[in-house]
Amino acid sequence: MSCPTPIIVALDFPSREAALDLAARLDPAQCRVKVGKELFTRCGPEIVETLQAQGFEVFLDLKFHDIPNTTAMAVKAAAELGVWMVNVHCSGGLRMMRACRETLDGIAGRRPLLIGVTVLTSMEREDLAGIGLDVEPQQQVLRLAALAEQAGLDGLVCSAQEAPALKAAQPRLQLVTPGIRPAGSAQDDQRRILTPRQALEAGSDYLVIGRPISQAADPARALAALVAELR
Ligand SMILES: O=C(O)c1cc(=O)[nH]c(=O)n1[C@@H]1O[C@H](COP(=O)(O)O)[C@@H](O)[C@H]1O
Repeated sequence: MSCPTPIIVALDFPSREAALDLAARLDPAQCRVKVGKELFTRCGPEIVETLQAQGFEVFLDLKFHDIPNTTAMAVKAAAELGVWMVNVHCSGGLRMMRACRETLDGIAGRRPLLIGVTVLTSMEREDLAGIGLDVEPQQQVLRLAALAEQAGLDGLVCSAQEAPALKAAQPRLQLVTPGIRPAGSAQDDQRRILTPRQALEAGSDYLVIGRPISQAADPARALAALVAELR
């Protein structure tokens, strides 16, 4: 069964127990889950298999960024693990993204959605200047989006702040937006943020939400409140 809500809960935890404890409070009919670098590096593919056996669709967020062959083989491994979504950095370039797409096309059965990370939501203009990019984040996001479209990716990770411009420029691409903060919650290390409702209205297809749910006193309640707010 495919989850009908746009919410993807980030399971950013240092242990299997902590991740599964939160997952046990969540309902696969209300959200998907994201396994990222911390949890995967500690637990390996088994945590993905366990979550999938519990009925969750899993976004494997390892943000692959390497030469084309290495990245394509990593994406293939993710597909064989049965994940619903996998991502690579668009800044790995057109040939890298194309190699990933072509490799997935050669896989029998359901393939994961292939998503390109544009400019991290923790970055603002001065962070881009620090890595030699003298542009506004949105300009860089639009550049990378055009490459992702050319490579045949399914969508992008970006800030919901860029969603209106992206929906206009690249209407085929699905938008996966972290940096979501319900009104009144802590910004943490995020910089380019919107509330859940603003994000959907801006054109986000999926909302990645971590700490506002995982650090809530009652995560199940926080998720239910979000689902109700978005209805
Ligand atoms: O690819 C991602 O998921 C991602 C990309 C990005 O630009 N910004 C971003 O925050 N993320 C991830 O989204 C999640 C956001 O978590 P919270 O800030 O706790 O809601 C984290 O797991 C990040 O790794």
